[in-house]
Amino acid sequence: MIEISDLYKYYGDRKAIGPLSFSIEAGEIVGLLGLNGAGKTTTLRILACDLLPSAGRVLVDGLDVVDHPHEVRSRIGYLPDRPPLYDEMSVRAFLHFAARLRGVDAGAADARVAEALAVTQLDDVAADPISSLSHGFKQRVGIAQAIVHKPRLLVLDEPISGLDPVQIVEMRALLRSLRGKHTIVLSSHILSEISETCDRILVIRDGEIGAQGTEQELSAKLLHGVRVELTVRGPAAEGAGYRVARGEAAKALELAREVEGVTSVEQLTTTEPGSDVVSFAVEADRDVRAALCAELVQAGIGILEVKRSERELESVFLRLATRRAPGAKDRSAAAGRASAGGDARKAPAEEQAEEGEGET
Ligand SMILES: Nc1ncnc2c1ncn2[C@@H]1O[C@H](COP(=O)(O)OP(=O)(O)OP(=O)(O)O)[C@@H](O)[C@H]1O
Repeated sequence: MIEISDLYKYYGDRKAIGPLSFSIEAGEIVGLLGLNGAGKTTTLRILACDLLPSAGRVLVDGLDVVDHPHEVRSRIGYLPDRPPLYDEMSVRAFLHFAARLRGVDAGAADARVAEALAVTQLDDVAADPISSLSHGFKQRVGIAQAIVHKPRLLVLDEPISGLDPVQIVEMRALLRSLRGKHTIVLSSHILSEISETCDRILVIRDGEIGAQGTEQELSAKLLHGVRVELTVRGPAAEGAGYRVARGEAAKALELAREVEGVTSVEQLTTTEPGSDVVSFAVEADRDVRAALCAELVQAGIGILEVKRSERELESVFLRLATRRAPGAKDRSAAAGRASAGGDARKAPAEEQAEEGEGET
């Protein structure tokens, strides 16, 4: 669906991305993960034909974004990092406008708008002016305008950014509901957010792909193992109520130590009230969650929570996003200019004009 090879983008003298190469299969949900300034927005803007590349090739459905921008745009729904919403318009009128702009026939527009409103659960605010909506609802309008023409590919720049915890959960559910209908590329700078929604993560660092894979693959590669935190409750005793005797907590830890692949077990201080609840962290050379749970359940120990450690996720991301690969190429402007071709020599003013050219 997407083929990017040796892509470079320069802003004046400054290299923003390159050399960048990756491909995405139809139906995949792929996350671009990187720190601020890593090059996510630039990559997505080029994919969405909102910005021209300086060098390299980007194919969407076999079509080159430079040679066939109109055909590519008709296949893409794009949520920019700051969606251009018209505040004074109602949600419905704006979506109608967006549908017509993307080539939907007048006769089909109403049905498409109704569908987009339903998918994004905006029916209740369809008649409201966009200016009256919360940030979370505005993001949903941003998604609705991106899907209104039923594009095969969705390009979403930080769809979760700035949302509160409830809105994050709702946005994740919305993104998951789009699975199967579109191929999706989205960006984020938070690993735990992106790993919830995406099949595959591309880590972008200084405009290049630093690593790629699932969250598990990335953490296994970088941390040489996994860290899991478990909270358990001991087996019910006869009579009124139950308590896990000290011996039961020790038993849970002992059982965990015996699971194949486990390298260490450490008891944590639990925030749950009651002496029958015990939390512990397990380190292992592989993903032992299923085996661990089976062992504990068999011993009558109730599992209250199992999670990959947040610390682990943060640590994976920091390593991925900030570590330079050994022998990485010189990324100085001069070295980049030499390899990126003619466009890289453009002055910033020309670059600015070029950017405008791509805007829809
Ligand atoms: N219009 C521009 N003119 C000049 N430099 C730019 C422009 N847009 C981006 N850059 C630079 O290009 C690099 C990549 O920026 P980009 O916005 O693509 O990164 P990002 O990963 O999306 O970051 P963020 O998460 O902060 O949006 C950064 O160094 C940025 O300063």
